[in-house]
Amino acid sequence: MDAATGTGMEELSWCARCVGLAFLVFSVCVVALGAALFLARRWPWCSCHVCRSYLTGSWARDFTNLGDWYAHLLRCSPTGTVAVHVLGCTITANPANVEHMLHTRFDNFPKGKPFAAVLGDLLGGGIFNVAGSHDLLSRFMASEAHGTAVDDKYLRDIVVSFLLAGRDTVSSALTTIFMLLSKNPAVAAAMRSEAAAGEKTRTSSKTTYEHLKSLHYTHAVLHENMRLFPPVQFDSKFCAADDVLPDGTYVTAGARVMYHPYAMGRMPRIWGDDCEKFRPERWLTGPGGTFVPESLYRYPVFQAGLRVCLGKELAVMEMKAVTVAVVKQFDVEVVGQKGAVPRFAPGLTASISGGLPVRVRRV
Ligand code: HEM
Repeated sequence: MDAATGTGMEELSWCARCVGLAFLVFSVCVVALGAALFLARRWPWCSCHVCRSYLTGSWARDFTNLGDWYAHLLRCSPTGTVAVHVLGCTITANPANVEHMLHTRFDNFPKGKPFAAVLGDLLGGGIFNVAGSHDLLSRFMASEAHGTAVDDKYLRDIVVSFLLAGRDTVSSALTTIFMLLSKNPAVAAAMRSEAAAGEKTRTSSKTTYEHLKSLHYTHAVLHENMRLFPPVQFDSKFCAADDVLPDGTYVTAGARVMYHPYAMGRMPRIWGDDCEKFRPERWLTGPGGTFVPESLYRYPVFQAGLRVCLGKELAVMEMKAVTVAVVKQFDVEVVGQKGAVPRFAPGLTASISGGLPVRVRRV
């Protein structure tokens, strides 16, 4: 073998080795991809029925929205708490757990970074997406105390936050209330009588704050509506350090814990066996049939504890004024989207999918 031929052979075997190696790497990648796809189809990290149902979407065969499915799971759970492992999320409808998160161990359940990351562009440093002492109200109070000016971004955050806090929530509740009144004309008639009875004793025809406050039945109707259709269906917090909830559920640091007002309004163990029924009288258990509020940990429609909704009373008064004004003069009948049953749709604030077409008739 001469020197020239020897070099050629060496070059050939080097090339062959490179091609062989490339083929090997390619084959390993194909096998790895195949294995990953195979494993992905089998979800080996969690094969529990909840995770499977969530990932395959099979829950949608029996339920029209995710909230109804969660409500079903929570009703079946002895503790009123379930885990969706693939989401790293614990969902609870247990009032003791809600009190633990929103009051007893409030500092251990902040809003958390994941929520702020998702909604940061929309809400900025507004009320819904920040925790602890950096929230909008704390900053506002600090700026007042120190006499410091507020900038444009800060004002934008206030406007967006209040629009979201006070507009979409109230309009969501007003939509569902007319949906329920349409199905329950006797309730609308009782509201009408209550408003008329109050008017007889008044000298002015103007609706006053005192008059609205005296409408216990209407107050009950509004609360019963939000029990079944809470404008904020669920609320998430992120656990800061490992914790054990009062029902014994262990939550690790970083885990998402969600309390679910929509499901809580549908728990027989909280509201009794007729929990699915729209029955305003359940709130009228005070002397002479007056309204009695429920603990906010059992009815966290406005959240509860240290960060309870600041617009709660205003929202109820606003809704009362609108509902009474409409009901006194009109019958509102839901006609639906081409005759279809209205579908309650989850979201940051709930709505009726596609809107709620109605026919309005003067009474
Ligand atoms: C039916 C109507 C309403 C419902 C169901 C509702 C519900 C809620 C909920 C669930 C929260 C807690 C959000 C969270 O931290 O995750 C909240 C907070 C808040 N809401 Fe409302 N809300 C309503 C109306 C209003 C109105 C009309 C206003 C004022 C115009 C308002 C002002 C606020 C404010 C300022 C907070 C933040 C409180 C804090 O973080 O300290 N809300 N609301």
